[in-house]
Amino acid sequence: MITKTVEQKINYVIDFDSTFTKVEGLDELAAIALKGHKDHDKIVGEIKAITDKGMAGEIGFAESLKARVNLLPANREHVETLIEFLKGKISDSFARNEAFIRENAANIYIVSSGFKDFIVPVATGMGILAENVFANTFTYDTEGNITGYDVTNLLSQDKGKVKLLEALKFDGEVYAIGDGYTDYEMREAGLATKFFAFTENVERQKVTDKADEVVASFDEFLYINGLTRSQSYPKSKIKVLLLENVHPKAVEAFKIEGFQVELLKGALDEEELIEKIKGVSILGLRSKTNLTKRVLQHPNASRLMTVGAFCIGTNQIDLAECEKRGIAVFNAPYSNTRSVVEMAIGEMIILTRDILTKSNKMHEGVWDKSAKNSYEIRGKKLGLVGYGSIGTQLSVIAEAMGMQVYFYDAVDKLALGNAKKCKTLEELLGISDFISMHVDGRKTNTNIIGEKEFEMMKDNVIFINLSRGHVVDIKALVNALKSGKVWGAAVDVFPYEPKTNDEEFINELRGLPRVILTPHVGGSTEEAQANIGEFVPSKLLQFMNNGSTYGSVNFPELQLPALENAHRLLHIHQNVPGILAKINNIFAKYNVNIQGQYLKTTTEIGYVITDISKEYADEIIQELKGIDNTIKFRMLY
Ligand SMILES: NC(=O)C1=CN([C@@H]2O[C@H](COP(=O)(O)OP(=O)(O)OC[C@H]3O[C@@H](n4cnc5c(N)ncnc54)[C@H](O)[C@@H]3O)[C@@H](O)[C@H]2O)C=CC1
Ligand SMILES: O=C(O)C(=O)COP(=O)(O)O
Repeated sequence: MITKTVEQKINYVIDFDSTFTKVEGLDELAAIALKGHKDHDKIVGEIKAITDKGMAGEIGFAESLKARVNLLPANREHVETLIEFLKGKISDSFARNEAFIRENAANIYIVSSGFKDFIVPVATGMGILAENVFANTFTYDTEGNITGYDVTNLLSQDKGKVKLLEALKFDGEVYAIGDGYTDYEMREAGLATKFFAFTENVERQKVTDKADEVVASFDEFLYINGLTRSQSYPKSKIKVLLLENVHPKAVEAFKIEGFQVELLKGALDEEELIEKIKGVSILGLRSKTNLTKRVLQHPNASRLMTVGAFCIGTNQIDLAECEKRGIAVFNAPYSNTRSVVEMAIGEMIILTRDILTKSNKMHEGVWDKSAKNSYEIRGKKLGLVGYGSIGTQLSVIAEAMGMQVYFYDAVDKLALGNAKKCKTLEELLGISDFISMHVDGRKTNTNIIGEKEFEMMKDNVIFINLSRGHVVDIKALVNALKSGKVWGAAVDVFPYEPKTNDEEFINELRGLPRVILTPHVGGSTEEAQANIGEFVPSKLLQFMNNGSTYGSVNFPELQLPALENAHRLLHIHQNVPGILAKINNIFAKYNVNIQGQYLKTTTEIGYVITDISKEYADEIIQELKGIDNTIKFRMLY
């Protein structure tokens, strides 16, 4: 139903370099021809600089072309290599819309100041007709070396594209799409009806300033013009904001799909987040950015559809408010479990062998060989507060190292191996030589370990907190360390943590002996971060592309089949009686053929997905959106 019936013929005039393909063909040819050449970098740099000047309109095209080809020691073999290279460099959004190109091939033209020698094989591979490619051609000597180009070709001249279009005399409208000033010149001369500045690969202000529309992808061009396309809504218009330096794999995953991605190194405070969340549909954060009710209620957050916690803990996110607003939240529940466990084991050994003290002394030149204050972990009692993913994995590994494991969990958990369940926290605290915190960060866990709890512990206990900072009363820990109740401690998480690596860490634990302080790095290993960088985007993309909510921490979970030959309508509503009936009444009223329907609810919201045949009346969408208690509605195909 999105397909526009084109009353007047539209001719699509598409630029090749940095538009149809991601790169500049001539620059790449230079790089290929100069591979291994002693002046490689210098010549490539010179050619690139000339290309940029030309594209920005700073020097005339003819001058730029002549200078570049003169610098080029290329031959036919290099051109063949270039063709293969360029076939892999088709701009993602053109590659996604090959079907549109093939269906409309009669009206699609490549008009380029590049060379047919490499453009024709690449463009025809995507369905463009060879006779619709307008570009220059190289001249070669008998040995196949490029000697120059056809100087009579209009496209080798200044304003070449304008001259060519004048000569072609297109019938109907002409939509020009390109990244360069010469593409705009066709519009300036009145030969193109509209100029679309294409910014998927490069963005030049001098060009975008002149454009009728700026399009970040070919999908966006097709969307604006109501044409058949691969994405129901162009992803280049959807903003992804990734915070706290999530792994580059995550950035890549969103970029490949064509989203507009912004990555920030640090966390944001509430005010900063309110500012940055404007227009954002997908938000990625880690443990330090609080997504509060205030942020979510702000009009700037109105486009937010889904949130990824690139970590395990989700206490920093107001999950209930997200749910109420139809925002699905995902996390990576297991990807850094092992990293935390390994760190806890390492820290227990470091502390019980008093390695910190010994190492510090050695750095001061003191050789103090002695077994005093140095113990094995074997046979000692490890008390785990929280017996979830991390607690249980630590339980198994600690036991394998000969420890006796005790645990206390707020809910009834089955013991693994020979671990022993404690009925109360007090029981666990009184029995353990080592206490390691592995509860989640829910608010009610604030200060669950304070003065009273430290008092209940054995003397000389070793205390570890790798869970959340607010779980332990820091003052009480400091006192317990100073009094000798706690022999040593390892703390990775703090009630307040610096937002970026540039901020000073201020905490009363600083400077105390036998205290390992780490900057919340329990889950920060290369392995864990890479896993998270793949896992969380895969969840967010499944939700965006298909509607699946499997693994969501706040949403009705639905694992949906792939969409086949149908349109998928996703309706999120407050869970009040009768919504499904209202949805289906609308389908019945318009005689819509339902291909599949899925419903799941929580006490708060309902999520109905309906796959329908592609032919239906536009009014249906408005009516579905208009149902009382609708929170969010979207459509996929
Ligand atoms: N330092 C770091 O870099 C990392 C820290 N973490 C933190 O570790 C926490 C635990 O992770 P997982 O084991 O994967 O979570 P989980 O949800 O599998 O386990 C948490 C367990 O704690 C229990 N619990 C909650 N409150 C309790 C209380 N007051 N008393 C006793 N038990 C209680 C729960 O019932 C649950 O069994 C995360 O929520 C996160 O805050 C997680 C990964 C890395
Ligand atoms: O996974 C968690 O919950 C963590 O605490 C790790 O947080 P981070 O991603 O290092 O900010």
